[in-house]
Amino acid sequence: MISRTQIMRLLKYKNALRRMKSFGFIKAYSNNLGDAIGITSVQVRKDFSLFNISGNKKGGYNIDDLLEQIDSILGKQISHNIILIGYGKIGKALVNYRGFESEAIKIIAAFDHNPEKINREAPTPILPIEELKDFIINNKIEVAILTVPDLEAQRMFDVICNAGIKGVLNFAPIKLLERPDCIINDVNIADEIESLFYFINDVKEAAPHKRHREKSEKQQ
Ligand SMILES: NC(=O)c1ccc[n+]([C@@H]2O[C@H](COP(=O)([O-])OP(=O)(O)OC[C@H]3O[C@@H](n4cnc5c(N)ncnc54)[C@H](O)[C@@H]3O)[C@@H](O)[C@H]2O)c1
Repeated sequence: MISRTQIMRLLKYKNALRRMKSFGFIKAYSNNLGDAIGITSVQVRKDFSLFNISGNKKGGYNIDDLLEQIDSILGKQISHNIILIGYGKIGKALVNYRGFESEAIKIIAAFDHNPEKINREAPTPILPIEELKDFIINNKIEVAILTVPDLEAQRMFDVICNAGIKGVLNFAPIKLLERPDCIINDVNIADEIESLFYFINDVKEAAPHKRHREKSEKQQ
């Protein structure tokens, strides 16, 4: 059974490989891939073997080949249609973001309870919330982004899960009550920023020791 952590690592490899490619690299090695995402080369090779990712360990892996193999594992050859609930500031930014398309992710409709926001003619139609349940069922939608205010989030979460949604990317700053039929991924930009400050301080504190260690290693 593949764990969520392993899948998350595949996504990290993919991002690192894309960065390497954009710098003009053609091949990647398990050690530089490991360095890029902060794990050991042994772990990289273990993951690749777990996912049956082939390549020449010694001569390096061809980046295009690796990306193709990772994409096929992540099922990216099929397009993922998703929906968004709450067409406010964040919702609008996500709906209008074109970058998802290269990931074969498509927000095919957004829903809002404010009649003034409804626009059936928009490239991504903004539909009334009353149509949400039938839309999920008729289009067999499995993943939704929730960008409603916190007070509405739990109610809307239950509505969409009852209609068949299996995974939710939740932007609302509340802990949704978990249920066995749906995976929740919380996005919290403030937490991410906090953690950056934490790690920056960690690096600052570690730096003098590191410098000291490097100096004594040179002297040996
Ligand atoms: N995760 C983060 O880091 C982060 C950052 C900023 C905001 N947020 C959260 O994201 C959410 C959206 O923020 P925003 O700034 O876009 O808010 P917003 O007020 O601009 O938009 C909310 C939208 O949801 C709609 N809405 C409200 N109740 C609804 C319902 N029951 N069904 C359908 N639509 C409904 C409103 O009409 C509005 O269009 C909030 O919960 C906010 O706290 C999260």
